[in-house]
Formats: sequence, structure tokens, C-alpha cells
Amino acid sequence: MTTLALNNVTKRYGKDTILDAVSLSIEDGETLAIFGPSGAGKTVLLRLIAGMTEPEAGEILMNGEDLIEVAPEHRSVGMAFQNFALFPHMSAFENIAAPLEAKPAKGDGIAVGVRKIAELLKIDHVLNHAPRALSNGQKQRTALARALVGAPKILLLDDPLRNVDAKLRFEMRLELPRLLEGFGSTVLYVTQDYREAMALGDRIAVLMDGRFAQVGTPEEIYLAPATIAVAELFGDPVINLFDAEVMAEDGHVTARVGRARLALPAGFKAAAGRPVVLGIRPESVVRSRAGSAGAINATVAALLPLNDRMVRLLITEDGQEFYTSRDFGEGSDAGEGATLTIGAAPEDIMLFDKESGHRIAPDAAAGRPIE
Ligand SMILES: Nc1ncnc2c1ncn2[C@@H]1O[C@H](COP(=O)(O)OP(=O)(O)OP(=O)(O)O)[C@@H](O)[C@H]1O
Repeated sequence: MTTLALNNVTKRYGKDTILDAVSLSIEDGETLAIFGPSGAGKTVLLRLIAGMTEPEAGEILMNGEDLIEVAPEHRSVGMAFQNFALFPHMSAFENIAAPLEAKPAKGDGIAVGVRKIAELLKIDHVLNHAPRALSNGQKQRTALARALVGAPKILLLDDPLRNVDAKLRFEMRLELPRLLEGFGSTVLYVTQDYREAMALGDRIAVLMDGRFAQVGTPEEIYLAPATIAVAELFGDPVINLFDAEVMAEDGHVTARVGRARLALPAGFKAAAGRPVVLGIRPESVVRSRAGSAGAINATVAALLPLNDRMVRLLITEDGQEFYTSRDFGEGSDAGEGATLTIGAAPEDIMLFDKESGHRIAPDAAAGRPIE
């Protein structure tokens, strides 16, 4: 059993507070994706756990024991970096074996261990190559093999797929979860790519402005983002946001967005009168009947192909821009310049407090609107 906990950890560089009293707990065998914008402090967090730098305050516990007093080489932590950080004068084999060499001699055990992990990662045929004679994908696998070879209890992966091409990244996203599960390590996986975080993380910790803005399963974070900022980090195209006002009349709760009125679940009644920001994900925007209640008229300003989908940029009668990504049929009635009547199911609408940016959760107990 290896659990890792950070309690009120603060890290500063000069006047800059990079991590501001952050707390986090990671379960045994869990893969936790650390996701956040560039410069958020993701690498610093891993370096603290690895013992490459020390916090100004707080504690880092492994199985309840304070790690800060434990020398880096005794922490049972493996780490792979985004730039691979391979020793250029050593072969792939020697690079992978390096963490084992640092430990008391194990003779043949080292060669067996290196070959086993190299086979698993499909680099056994290039073990004699120097790093300069490896492709980027092979370098990345060599770095990963080096991190895994000592069967560390905790594996720290710092954006390991950033410098590999899109095809390999896609393959590794599918392969890595199985591989990591096989090792049984507790994994902290840093990435700047929300899709990677969602594909690989059992949970995701969203690091922003020196704090965890939200920690939860991929589904929780996507469907119930804690703040507007978190909602904007997940999804492509980005979530549509509108200034709105919530109204409750005759038991019906609606949001006024410009000239349009959108029906909301009754559970948002308590938000009435409050200025809010209304969020609708592009895939939740649907076409509705012209003139139907809660519909918005909008003109298609542009069609933007995105992977297998057609994204549309629409402009409402009030001049607000927003994206849709559902299949509206490729007929000319939804082409550039067409006027569409669109809406969203009440349960697909998110509300955020305009001032704080925090999501407003609907009150489930409020039940259905009074007919
Ligand atoms: N040794 C250091 N001395 C001073 N400042 C540092 C040091 N290491 C990191 N920083 C600063 O800490 C902040 C966080 O850096 P970090 O590398 O953790 O970001 P990150 O979230 O990993 O970003 P990216 O996704 O771009 O790799 C940055 O502003 C960086 O300049």
C-alpha cells in the first residue's frame, strides 16, 4: 500500500509563490493527472515529491511517513521528463540500467530487468543505440523504461508525451494505462493536454494560480467544473459563456440571455435575481423548432472542420458569438449564412456566479416546476 499525501505544501522562488499551501492525497495504485496551464507549477510539484527541491512549508507523506527527511535516492520514486533527459554518452541499455546501478550490485539481475522492461516497451532491438541514434518515440520509451525499471512505488511522469508526434502520442495514450496498471505504481502524470488528462487519469487535479482549482474524476470535472476557469480548460471548442440573469416566475425558472429566454431546471430557483454566467458546451447546442420557447435565432458565420466533426461559429441576433459541434446535417440549410433556431436542454446548462466564477449547483431538492 502506497499512499501519498501533501499537506499545506508551499513553495516559493524569490517573491513568487508557486504553490500556495496545497493539499492532495493520492491513493495506492491510482493514476492522478496533474493538469494546468503552462507555468502553473506542475513540474515544481513533482520535483518536491522527488526530493529535487524542498518546500518552504507543509509536509509530504508517504504511507504516513514524512518524506522531506528522506534522501531522494531512498524515496522509491521514479521520474520521466518531457525532454527525456537521457545521458548522451550512454547507450539506451545503460540509461535504463542507471537507477539500478545506483543501488547495491545485483549482477545479472540488472540485465534481466532492463531487457524485460525494454521488451514491454518495444525497444529491445535498440538497446545498444546511443540516444542520438534513437527516434523521439524510442527516446520517450527509454526514459519511461528508466523510470519504471526499479519498480518504484511512486512514478512521476512529467509531460512524457509532449515531445513525441501526434500518432505516437495517441498510441501511448491507449497503451500507458495498461502498462501503468501492470506495474501497480501510484502515478502522478503531469500534462498540459486536457484530453491526455482525461484519458489517463483516474482523477485529475487542476492546478491554477498556485492552488488546486478542482480535484475529481474526468467526468466530474467535465460535467461539473468548479469554476469558469476550469470549464474553459476542458473542451474543444471551448465552452460557450453568456452573461445572463436568472428569473423565477410561476414556478418556471429561466435565464435571460440578451433577447432570448432559456428554460432552466427548477433547482436553479435560488439563483433568481443574481447575475450569472451561463455555460453551454458546444456539443450541447441543439437545433430547435423556429418560434419555440427558449429558442435563440443565430446565423452561421463560419464552418470549421475539427477531426470528424463540423464546428460552427454562430452569431446571435444580439451579436454574441458561440460554437456548436453537433451534427446538424450537411445540408445547405445549416451552411454559412444560414439562420438557425437553436437551444439547449435545461439539464445541459451550467450556471456560474458572475463575481466569484464558482459554479452554482442546482438544488436537487427543489424538484419539478409547479405546472
Ligand atoms: N529553480 C527555479 N527558480 C526560479 N523559478 C522557478 C524555478 N523552477 C520553476 N520556477 C518557476 O515556477 C513556475 C512554475 O514552473 P513549472 O515548471 O512547475 O511550471 P509547469 O506547470 O510545469 O509548466 P509547463 O507546463 O510549461 O512545463 C514558473 O513560473 C517557473 O518560472
